Amino acid sequence: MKWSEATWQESQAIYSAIINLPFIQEMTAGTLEVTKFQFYLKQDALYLTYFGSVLAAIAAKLADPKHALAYLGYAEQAIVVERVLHESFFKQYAIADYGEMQPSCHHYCHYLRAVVGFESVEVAAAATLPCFWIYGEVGRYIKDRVQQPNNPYQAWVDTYAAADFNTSVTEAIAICDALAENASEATREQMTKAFLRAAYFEYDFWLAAQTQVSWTPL
Ligand SMILES: Cc1ncc(CN)c(N)n1
Repeated sequence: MKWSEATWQESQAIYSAIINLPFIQEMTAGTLEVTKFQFYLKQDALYLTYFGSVLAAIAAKLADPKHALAYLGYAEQAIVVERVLHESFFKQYAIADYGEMQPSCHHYCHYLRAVVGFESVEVAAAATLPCFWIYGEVGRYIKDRVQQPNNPYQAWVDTYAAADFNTSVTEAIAICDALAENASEATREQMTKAFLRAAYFEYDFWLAAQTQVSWTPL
């Protein structure tokens, strides 16, 4: 079995917890409160900047130039393409600024930075894979279930259910499998741990938006 298949199986409890979050269910129904989506968007715009720089740092460390080019493309996609979408949502939802990075986003971004700074490139690539794979799956999950013709979140859903996003997902999975194939058993285990940790952070990111978890003023 490929590393990605075994790891995806291990992540199923986290994936179903994500799908069952009220945030995802209400987005699917089109009933998600706007304030929760606004909180999510602001945090996500901040996240994407960090995510883009982590992807560029991975590209710099990858030995195979084809893999490096792919990660440079994902970095561009995160910073340019996704942020353009966010900025159009910012207008639609009357968001003036990004605001402060709140605990869940902070934890996730700094975890990714620590992994890319201090772990092997294989582990760093595995840590960024849930950002692709889970979003692709969630996008498809919601798209298949949207019933309301004018779901206010349709543009968001369309981004992550889109064919080009899914091409990146498939390609990133294949690169991680190629890295895993040439890695030691110990590195493969670290890759799996990193994937599962980042998958948990994906869960926590939506949970935090749902409950709008912010720094406690002291
Ligand atoms: C938190 C998060 N994770 C992943 C993605 C998809 N790149 C995103 N926009 N935001």
